[in-house]
Amino acid sequence: MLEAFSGSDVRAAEAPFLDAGQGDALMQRAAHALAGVVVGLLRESGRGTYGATVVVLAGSGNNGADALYAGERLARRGASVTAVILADRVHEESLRALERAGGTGIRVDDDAAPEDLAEHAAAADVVIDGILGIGADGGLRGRALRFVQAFTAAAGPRGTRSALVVACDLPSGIGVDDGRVTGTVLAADATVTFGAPKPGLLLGDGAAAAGELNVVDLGLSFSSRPSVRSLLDADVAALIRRPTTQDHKYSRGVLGVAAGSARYPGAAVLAVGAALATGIGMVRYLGPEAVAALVHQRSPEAVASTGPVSGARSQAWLVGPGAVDDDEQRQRAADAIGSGLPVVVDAEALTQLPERVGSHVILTPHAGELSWLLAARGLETERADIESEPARYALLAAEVTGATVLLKGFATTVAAPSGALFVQRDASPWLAAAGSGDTLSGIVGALAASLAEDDRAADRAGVAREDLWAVVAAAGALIHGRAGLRAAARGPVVVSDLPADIGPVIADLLEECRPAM
Ligand SMILES: NC(=O)C1=CN([C@@H]2O[C@H](COP(=O)(O)OP(=O)(O)OC[C@H]3O[C@@H](n4cnc5c(N)ncnc54)[C@H](O)[C@@H]3O)[C@@H](O)[C@H]2O)[C@@H](O)CC1
Ligand SMILES: [K+]
Repeated sequence: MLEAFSGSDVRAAEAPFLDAGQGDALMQRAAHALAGVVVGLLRESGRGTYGATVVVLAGSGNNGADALYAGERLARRGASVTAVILADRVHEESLRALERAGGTGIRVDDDAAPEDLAEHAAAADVVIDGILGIGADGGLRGRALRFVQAFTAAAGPRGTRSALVVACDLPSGIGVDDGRVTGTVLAADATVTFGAPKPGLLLGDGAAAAGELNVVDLGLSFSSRPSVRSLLDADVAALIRRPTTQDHKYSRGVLGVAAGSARYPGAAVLAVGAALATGIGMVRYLGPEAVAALVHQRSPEAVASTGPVSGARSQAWLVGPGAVDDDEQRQRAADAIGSGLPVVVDAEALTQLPERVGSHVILTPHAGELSWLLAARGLETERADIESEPARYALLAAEVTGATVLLKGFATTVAAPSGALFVQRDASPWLAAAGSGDTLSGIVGALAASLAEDDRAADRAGVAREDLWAVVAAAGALIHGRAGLRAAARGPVVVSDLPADIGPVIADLLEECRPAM
């Protein structure tokens, strides 16, 4: 699991080392790791370190010092290293170390025109961004801002430029703790972050600017809970409940699905198909006969009925997808939410939510639905506000409803009422299509049903019991995103084909977790 800690948490964790006079040792470990990543990238790109041109951008703080010491190490390996000093002050010792190793430092005055130096950087093999780290107060400004703008103009945007940009600790210009980019940012191809990821590397535009994330363990220990977490493959693999020889169809998990209506029958087909592909014992479908007939065409194993929730024994429920203008589906949604079982509440069923529920109720709104949900509780928010600060509003919604909230988007944000926050960025943009959310809710519903009676699930996931449903939702987002990536490899994603990609994704995940022979 990637666990991000705020800038102040990192400083607190670092304090005992500084008090013990080990600040320089930490810095050298950071520089060593940063240089190692640069060497690896140069090797991968077929360029090699010896003779490579490297430009170190250095600000006034320790972030600049890390970058300069990394530059020293690269110079000792035969790289031609130029440091561009973008502040009045610089960590002099690290600059001298670079110069002793054969590198050159160039100080940029506040009124200098940076174009020539920016062009030199654009032509380099690697640019190391040591302008701002966790001490950043606001975005890039002054000469650093002008330099980054001139560099971007000369080099072109990421993906087209020839110089690889490696961010030291974090890309300069992102909000350390919220990932917000209000001005200019130096988007990186890779980020080498020290001690722990910072929240801004997992959230919003900051995550997009970070490129490939490398986390360097400095042996820090944290007393606080992480601000944001992202599940990795192994976390999802550990969570998935594998069938044993003692299992039967009821013990593997039964998901009740009240989805679809005369107007939107397809949502039921998609949700049921995705749930079955995720691997459970049974799906009980509740809804109009005509919709059930369609569900059966695609998923003959689903057990269908037109009855109420009380007559359909299940371990979890999924309610809402496509269930519009249908009083019986509305009643089933309300009953499922009141059943005490884990329940995924999507789309139309969000209107059936009582004032307060528990974390076992997993809401899956998009930004528009979340805006409505908050407004219904007296909290007026524009959809655009939610889109620009998804973590903040998902947490707010979890707090006021008591539910687990999965906010859909390119990055999926999951908030637990305890304040725990998960972000998953596993999706393909090709997944932005009608019906995609129905498949996501089917996956989350199936995971919930298979884990509902599993007392060890939270331990396996490494979270507190109260946060289990948030992990389940985040795991669903990872599986859904991966299935989308698989599907997109064949061309534009057709959502009704997505269930066929879910099985192989789960097979891959479980393979990864299998002990080595
Ligand atoms: N905390 C840790 O455990 C470790 C931290 N290390 C490094 O130290 C960094 C933090 O160092 P610092 O605290 O010196 O912070 P920074 O290196 O981020 O720089 C802070 C300084 O930059 C200036 N500044 C702040 N905002 C600015 C802005 N918007 N525009 C221009 N200048 C601005 C201020 O003068 C401030 O003193 C980390 O990011 C990391 O790279 C590493 O050396 C290893 C260990
Ligand atoms: K930086």
